[in-house]
Amino acid sequence: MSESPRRREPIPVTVITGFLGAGKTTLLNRLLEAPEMRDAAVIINEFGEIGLDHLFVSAADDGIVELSSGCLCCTIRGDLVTTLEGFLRRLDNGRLDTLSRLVIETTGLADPAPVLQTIMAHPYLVMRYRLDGVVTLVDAVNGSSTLDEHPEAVKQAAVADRIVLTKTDLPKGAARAPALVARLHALNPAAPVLVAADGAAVPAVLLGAGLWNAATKTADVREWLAAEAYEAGAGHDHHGHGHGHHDHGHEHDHAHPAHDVNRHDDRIRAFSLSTDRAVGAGTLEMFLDLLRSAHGPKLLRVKGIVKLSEDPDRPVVLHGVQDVFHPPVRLAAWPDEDRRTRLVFITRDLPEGFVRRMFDAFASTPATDTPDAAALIDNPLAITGFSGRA
Ligand SMILES: Nc1nc2c(ncn2[C@@H]2O[C@H](COP(=O)(O)OP(=O)(O)OP(=O)(O)O)[C@@H](O)[C@H]2O)c(=O)[nH]1
Repeated sequence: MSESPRRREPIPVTVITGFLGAGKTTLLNRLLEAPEMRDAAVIINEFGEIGLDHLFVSAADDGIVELSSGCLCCTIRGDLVTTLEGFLRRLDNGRLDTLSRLVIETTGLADPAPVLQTIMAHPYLVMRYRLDGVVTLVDAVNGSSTLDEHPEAVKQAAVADRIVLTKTDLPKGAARAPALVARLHALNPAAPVLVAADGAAVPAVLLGAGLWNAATKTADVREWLAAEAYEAGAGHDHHGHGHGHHDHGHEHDHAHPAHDVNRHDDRIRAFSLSTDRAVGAGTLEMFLDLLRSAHGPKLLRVKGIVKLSEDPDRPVVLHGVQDVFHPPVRLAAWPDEDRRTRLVFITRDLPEGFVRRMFDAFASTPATDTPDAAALIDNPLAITGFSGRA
């Protein structure tokens, strides 16, 4: 089935990540058998010693690309762009009939952010590909100690759209799973935790995590944003603001009695902000610019739907990974009756209160001790805690 070379739908991209040995290749092998993966391509940044040869065989002829040197996230990032462009070229010149989907498996140590940014920040790739979701695998046997020891693993779990828990079929995994699930939920309240051994990690759930529902061709904002999950939080909602995870200290010990304070986890915050008020497009841009330029690396993931005062009936969808934001997408209408601006943040080393104060100032929500938006713009250093470029 070949597509028309014009008016192609953007190709959904799923990024599979997870710590070393978490089960990425095993899952990928299973996924490749699914009908949803027909005409899909897989990019693996390195071939492990374990038998990937049959992957080669079971996938479409030239669907698998090995990026051979080092880590996809850093050393060969240029190659990822080249590979993604190469697929488009082959599609456009008819050497490749169809590319229904792309799955990128990162190495265990990789930070998924640069992979997401490669697509979001590229003026052409962002038109032809769309990020569908980040799937993070966590091994139930070693997951907890991996999270304790490796901040990258915490980050992988925090930015996931879906978390897959592997190795619960092993006795140790089964025993450790409940505490681990609680911890993952605290880190990332919006991502469903799917237990691989239960057969829950199926393509229908793993793929299709993005904003666009391919079947209905509409924006599935509610599910994508999952703002309610942040509002419900992980049981730490003391201020009624929707905290996924905040205060240091005692509460954590209940969930993770076997651990010391989970320092890496404590650096992560997941929270949502919302307002009924419309904001001006310029104000929104300034808010994001300010946040991004001063704190970009701390914004692990930002998603949102925003009511603009210029055109309140057509909301804008935002999606950012660190300092890189997808070009805002304007929806033709609000997807449902909830017409509030809603933003969800997953941050590292950036307190919720700071973002909230800044947001409130820009949204002109009355708040004590907060300069108004004009004052912030005139003098960004006026914001308490702001550590911008001098
Ligand atoms: N018992 C059990 N073993 C699993 C499961 N998932 C993966 N494994 C095993 O764990 C080992 C590592 O799995 P891989 O799929 O290679 O993990 P990976 O994340 O691709 O590993 P790296 O490429 O090294 O990062 C293999 O021996 C798998 O057979 C699971 O759910 N249960």
